[in-house]
Amino acid sequence: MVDYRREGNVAILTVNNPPVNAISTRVKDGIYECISRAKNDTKVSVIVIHGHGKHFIAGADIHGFSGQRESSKVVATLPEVIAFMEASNKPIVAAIHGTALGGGLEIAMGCHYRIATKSARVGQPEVLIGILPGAGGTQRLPRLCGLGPALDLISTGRHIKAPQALKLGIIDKIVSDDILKEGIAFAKAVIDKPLNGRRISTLPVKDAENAEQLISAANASVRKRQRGMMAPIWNIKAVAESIKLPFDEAMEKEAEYFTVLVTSSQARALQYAFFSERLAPKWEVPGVASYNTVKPMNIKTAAVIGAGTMGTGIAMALLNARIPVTLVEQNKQFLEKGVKMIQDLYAGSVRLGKLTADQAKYLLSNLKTSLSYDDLSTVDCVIEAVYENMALKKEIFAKLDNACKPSAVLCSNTSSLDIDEIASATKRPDKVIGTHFFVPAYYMRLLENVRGKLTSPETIATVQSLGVRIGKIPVVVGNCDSFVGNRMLGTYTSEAQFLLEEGALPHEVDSVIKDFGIPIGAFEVSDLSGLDIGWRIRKERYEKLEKSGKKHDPNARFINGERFSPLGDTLCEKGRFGRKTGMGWYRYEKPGAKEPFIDAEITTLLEDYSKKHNITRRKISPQEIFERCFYPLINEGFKVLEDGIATRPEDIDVIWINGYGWPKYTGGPMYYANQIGLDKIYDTMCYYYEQHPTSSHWRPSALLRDLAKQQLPISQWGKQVASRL
Ligand SMILES: CCCCCCCC/C=C\C=C\CC(=O)SCCNC(=O)CCNC(=O)[C@H](O)C(C)(C)COP(=O)(O)OP(=O)(O)OC[C@H]1O[C@@H](n2cnc3c(N)ncnc32)[C@H](O)[C@@H]1OP(=O)(O)O
Repeated sequence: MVDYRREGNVAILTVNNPPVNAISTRVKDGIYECISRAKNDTKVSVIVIHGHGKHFIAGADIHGFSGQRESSKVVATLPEVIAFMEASNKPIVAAIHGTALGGGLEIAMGCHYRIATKSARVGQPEVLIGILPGAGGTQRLPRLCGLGPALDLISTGRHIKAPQALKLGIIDKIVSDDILKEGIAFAKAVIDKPLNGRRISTLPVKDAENAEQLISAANASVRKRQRGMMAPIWNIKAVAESIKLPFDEAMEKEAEYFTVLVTSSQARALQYAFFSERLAPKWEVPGVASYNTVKPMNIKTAAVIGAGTMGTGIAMALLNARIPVTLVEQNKQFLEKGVKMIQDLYAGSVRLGKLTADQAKYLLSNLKTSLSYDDLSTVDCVIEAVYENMALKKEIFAKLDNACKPSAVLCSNTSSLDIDEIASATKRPDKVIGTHFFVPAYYMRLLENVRGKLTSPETIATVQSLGVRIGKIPVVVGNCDSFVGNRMLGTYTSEAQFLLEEGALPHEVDSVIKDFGIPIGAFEVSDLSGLDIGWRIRKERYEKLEKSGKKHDPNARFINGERFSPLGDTLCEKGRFGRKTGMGWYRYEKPGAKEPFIDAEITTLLEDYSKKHNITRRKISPQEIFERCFYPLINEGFKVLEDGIATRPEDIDVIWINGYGWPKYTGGPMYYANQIGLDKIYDTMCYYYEQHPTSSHWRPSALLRDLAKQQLPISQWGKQVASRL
């Protein structure tokens, strides 16, 4: 795990624990033993520590925080090992490449010097997995780079690149990519330099005089940006101790706060989410194929059909990954509007310093435009992103099938439509797949890849690998109405509207949702995306119903015996489309304004509605609102597993965290359900089903019932699901 060798008077410690040199107990023990050996070796004058492979050290092994910890051969804890390194009379140089994160940066700060390659990144991302830097990071970083930057890095968990780390004083020098050679050369040059000023724990905290202001600004930022998370607060509290207490006493506080966090349910949930996100690309369709049995096709060029918000966002996601894109529209005006949208967004990135003008120019140089499918004969992959209309999508896919080479993969960015029906318009259904992006597509990390009945494993592998390449978290799901995310969402939005019928007001429902940690309420989000979108889809459904001989009554509260709320349609008929018209479930100062106000007109509309339908309005408790919004959603997650639409609970959680703003610190709806207790969820579902028998989303899932009895850990649910399919 840690190799020791000597080159002349330089001891070289190589940490070797693939894939990221995480600090396991054996790595920690290995570092301690090698440092002891170097200290005792009279031929050694200086020590270099570096990492084998792609990273220096990416932090403590996250498995160790909740799982079984290996027993240690040496008694010293990581903070003690680092103190031992810092106390060494022989200089120690950290030679950093790849990343030095978490415990990795803490080890580097226990060294007397830090050098790094230009592309190296450093950071204290512990907060993102619900803990804090427990090996002196909260105390050494403010001494090294100042209180303000340390508070920022530790409370947000963001990584910074070597040039910024150099500016902040976290590293001493940027060197060439031959990191070991550079480390040895640097070490030789510092052999005789005094170490006194190099032991970070002995230095004063920089910016201490501004502590009060910096700490209150950090807390204010956490309240705004990381609402509901306990780790950022404790991280700030730990850093603040560096101002109040001598180093050793502050270290005791750090250990105390670390224990609070590491045993918290938020930390466990965030660590579960960390591994779930890394599991998602490793798709598996039980009995069919999996990521390690199939090779993806290499996508060198792509096309996007439709230059609206979605299409341009997808084009940018591809361009950002250096994939040349042909953007296709039906007329010049739409095409020009789309290109302008892309140009403006890149110009914005340049203004914000996220891109240089040259980078933006290069990305745009990979964008071609066309009004004809004839220009798509050589592309490897096409992503259709026109509005949700089956007839239109089928027409496009038939044309693409004729225009594109036989090996090209044809993707539809549908959020709800039947992939098999879309594929039926082609002679290559094996190459057709759904790629459901989320708005804005260049930013949102989720990519829901929907396999049809005939989609080939190679096509699944290709879009999964493309997803990773463009920086997304790709999740494979099966084909059903609205797939995983929107199918579960449907239960939540329906129930939110039923609550309005029975006595709640939009802001009351939204505040329960936001208190739980979802950043935006159900009605706020409906106003933001526009009520007319759902209305258009529903009108298509009503037309279909009418064609099948069933008359649709606009006031009907039931469709095919299933409870339904016409409230959304009523609002649309009044021109209340949401923010864009200045009124929806809320009122806005003017069309396009962002701040929602409670609207007395809506309150009256709801009261009249309830009266008309003989519903006695009542005060609905926050607990009931919570259960009625979230329990059917969770139950639908179990039904999705039961139907084989998702194969693992982790995938559902990744979808909800990354596509719908579910608070990561609860792990996602499936993990959260397990925390609440599946038996409790099941019993509550049964209770409400009795009260609302005309809402099938209250029918408890059989899988939920069985898992509630079995009490299996969540990691075993996937296997249980596979065995039932
Ligand atoms: C009495 C009281 C005493 C108190 C004692 C306190 C003692 C505590 C002391 C110290 C505590 C330190 C806390 C930490 O250090 S926590 C860890 C901090 N580090 C991180 O959070 C980094 C997480 N990793 C990443 O950000 C990325 O993985 C990155 C390193 C940037 C690489 O990214 P990428 O190239 O995209 O690769 P993947 O993310 O897919 O990762 C590749 C595989 O590596 C696994 N991995 C990554 N990091 C870790 C880790 N820290 N621990 C375990 N495993 C890790 C990841 O799961 C992938 O695995 P697989 O291929 O199987 O999917």
